[in-house]
Amino acid sequence: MVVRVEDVHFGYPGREVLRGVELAVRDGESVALVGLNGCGKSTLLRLCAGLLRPSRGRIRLDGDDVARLARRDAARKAALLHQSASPVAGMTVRQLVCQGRYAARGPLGMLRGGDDAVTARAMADVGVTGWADRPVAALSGGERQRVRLAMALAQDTRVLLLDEPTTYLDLRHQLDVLATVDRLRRERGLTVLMVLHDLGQAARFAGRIVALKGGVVAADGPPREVVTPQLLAGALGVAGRVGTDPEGGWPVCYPDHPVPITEGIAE
Ligand SMILES: Nc1ncnc2c1ncn2[C@@H]1O[C@H](COP(=O)(O)OP(=O)(O)OP(=O)(O)O)[C@@H](O)[C@H]1O
Repeated sequence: MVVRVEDVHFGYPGREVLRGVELAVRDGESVALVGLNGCGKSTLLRLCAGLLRPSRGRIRLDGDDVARLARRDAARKAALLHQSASPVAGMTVRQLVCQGRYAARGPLGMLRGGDDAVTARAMADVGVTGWADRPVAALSGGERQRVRLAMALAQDTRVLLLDEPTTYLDLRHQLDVLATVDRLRRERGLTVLMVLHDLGQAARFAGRIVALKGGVVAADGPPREVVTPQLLAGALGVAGRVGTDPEGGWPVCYPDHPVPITEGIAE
């Protein structure tokens, strides 16, 4: 297992969020994390990246307890694409993507010989090479999102933790980014844990879907088994139908209307 989440509990002051999450992501796997706003998906990714520490339980990255790793060592194992990031005044695209090399730098923070090549490859991976000298502040929201993905890829880690990687992207670029991540996973043996709100895209691009609800994992399995009207209603609060893509074979969702959230997925 590359990522192993063992009985993880976590809360912010006055707000318990995770209450015993169990999750194991195998080497080379792609897992989509789904659930309602505020159910703790981003919190779980931040815990996996070592930016937060569980109040109980443990998260292992490659066998190491991430809470015991120095920030830089954790960043060498897993790259996190945050949901939002503060604007970076005055930086060009190349300079921002190069920030992804931070963890790989030497003790004095000096860039090494291969850093330029890794940065260039990451920009090429998401098709932003042509913007290398543009100021990040002058990019649109969707353009900036792709640059931030390049920055995460520039960390050159085996594990990618992607928090809503398709935010701000038009449909064409949503598909492009998800297909690119999947291609890189296969070609480079990456392990991907990503938060997605579109269950249809999760069903198509992830090998496994994990639904969080009430602070625990409420469903976990291959899309064809997990994506059901019961999951839509129970974990996402939406009544709808589920069909099958006639060519791809993956589940397709037809959400209809919001419904009150029930206690158990199967209810
Ligand atoms: N820094 C913080 N301080 C206090 N509460 C927080 C903080 N960050 C998140 N929360 C709360 O913790 C809960 C879980 O937040 P989290 O961002 O993990 O949810 P999420 O499932 O990723 O939601 P979304 O789908 O809206 O992105 C939410 O109720 C949120 O308001």
